[in-house]
Amino acid sequence: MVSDIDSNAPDEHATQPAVGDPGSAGHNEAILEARDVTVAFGSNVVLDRLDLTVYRGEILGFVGASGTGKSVLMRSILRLLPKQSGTIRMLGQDYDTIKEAERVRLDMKLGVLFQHGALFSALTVKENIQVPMREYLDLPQSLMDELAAVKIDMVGLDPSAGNKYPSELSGGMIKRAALARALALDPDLVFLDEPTSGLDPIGAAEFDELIVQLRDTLGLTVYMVTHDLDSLFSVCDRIAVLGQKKVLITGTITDMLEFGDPWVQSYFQGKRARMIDHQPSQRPDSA
Ligand SMILES: Nc1ncnc2c1ncn2[C@@H]1O[C@H](COP(=O)(O)OP(=O)(O)OP(=O)(O)O)[C@@H](O)[C@H]1O
Repeated sequence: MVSDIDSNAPDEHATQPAVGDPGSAGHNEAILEARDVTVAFGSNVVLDRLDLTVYRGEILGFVGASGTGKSVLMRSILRLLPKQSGTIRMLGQDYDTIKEAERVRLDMKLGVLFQHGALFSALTVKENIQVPMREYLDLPQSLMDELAAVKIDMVGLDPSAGNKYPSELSGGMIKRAALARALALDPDLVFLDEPTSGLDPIGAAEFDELIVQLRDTLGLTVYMVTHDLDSLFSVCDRIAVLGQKKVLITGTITDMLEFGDPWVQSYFQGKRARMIDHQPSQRPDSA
């Protein structure tokens, strides 16, 4: 049966932790809670009373067929698109009801990597990373330079990349630079929109490793929209599937493999998926 409820939500009616519940690994603080979220463009209802919970410290992979509304949901969560109804709480706060100063503080806890990097082409990598610092902080240039150098190192770029313009970078370097900018303000929660798209398999695997490493060292929570089966199988603690305008299921790869929905079955058990080792990652802190 298709469930439109986030099976891992900390539901007051639930008595048993669901399979794949990160709570069982200690990550039981909801960092993002979407409840009854509806988003429509005129008569085109894209998301209909959707529920989703993301827990602190997890890497959540978000999948769904093309056009189901993955980007719409991410943009609604980030307040780039209005929702018709429902609530979205992040770090325990509801953007719709908090005061402006708290809203700014909350914004600073979020980092975003858009699909194509979305770096400012007229700025160097270092200057791109400093954009959020300039927007939200009042720091001397020397300190911003030091911080940008730290972020560049953190994402595995050579220090020389700092003075390069986006047009001088490879696709993989652009993704890393964009990730460095997303990390500029030391966020708690980062949103990655198809971070490995356009990368060759080696570059994609390296980027996946970087995401896990950053989660492990910085305690980040990662919300990752992806079509990349390798990423889903190797780095995601849980996966959420969008379909029929709702989250159909959230859970581990094992949960996906056992779920009866035809699209989920063909996605996770199709020819391409079968070429990947079906064993979920065995990191000690994965859910
Ligand atoms: N600004 C907009 N105005 C009107 N309709 C929109 C707008 N943005 C998205 N849509 C519609 O919302 C639906 C979902 O689009 P969305 O881009 O979220 O899909 P997606 O799941 O991210 O797809 P993909 O995997 O192909 O990127 C589509 O029908 C799209 O046409």
